[in-house]
Amino acid sequence: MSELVCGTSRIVGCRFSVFPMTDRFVEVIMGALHSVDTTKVWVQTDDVSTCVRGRMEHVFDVTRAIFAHAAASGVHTVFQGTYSIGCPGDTDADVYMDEDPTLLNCDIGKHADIETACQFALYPLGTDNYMEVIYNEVHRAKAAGTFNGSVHYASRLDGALSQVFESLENAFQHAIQSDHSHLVMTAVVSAHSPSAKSK
Ligand SMILES: Cc1ncc(C[n+]2csc(CCO)c2C)c(N)n1
Repeated sequence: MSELVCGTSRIVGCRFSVFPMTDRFVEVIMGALHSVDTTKVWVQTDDVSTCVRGRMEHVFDVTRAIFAHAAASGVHTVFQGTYSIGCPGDTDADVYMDEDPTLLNCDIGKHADIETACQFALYPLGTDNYMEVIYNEVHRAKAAGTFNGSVHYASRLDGALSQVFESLENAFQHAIQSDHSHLVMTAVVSAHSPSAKSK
C-alpha cells in the first residue's frame, strides 16, 4: 500500500538524445527507438529529443536499451540525458506508475559489453547537505569500480555500457533524499569514440 501511495507521486523522467556520428543517423536513431519495448513508460519523440517517464527502473531500462541499440551500430554514438524526479507538477502519465517492476529490455546481450565513457552530474535540488549527497555517490561509483576521476562540473565513469548505466541508476536512486525531494542528474555517455581516452 505504501508503495502505491509513494509510487503515484514519484514519477521519474528522462529527456535524452542519441547522436550517432554517421550519415545513416536517421536509420540508427529510429531503429534504436523502435527496437526497444516502451510499453511500460510514457514516451514522446520530437526532432530534438525523446522523453520517457514512469517508474524509475523502467526509465533506466528503456534509456539504457535505446543507447545500447544505437551504439551496437558500431559507429561513434553519444547519449545525452537529463533524469529528473520530484519535479513539481510532473503528474500526467501517473497511470504508468501502476506497471509491475519486471524489466522489458534487460536482455541487451552483447551490447551491454560495449566500452563506454561517461561524465555525469547530480543536482540534489533544495537539499542543504547536497555536497555530502554528491560525495556519497562518488564513493559508491568508486566502490563499484566505474569512477574514473573528477572534471569540472562532472564525475567520470568508465566501463561496460551495462556497468556505467548501473552506476548512474544507483547514484540517482540513492541521491533521492525523501519522498518530497527533487533531484536532477545529467549524463553524457560515449561509445566507440575514435579519440584516445583522456584519463
Ligand atoms: C533518442 C532521440 N530522440 C530524438 C532525437 C531527435 N532526432 C534527431 S534525427 C532524428 C530522426 C529523424 O528525424 C530524430 C528523431 C534524437 N537525436 N535522439
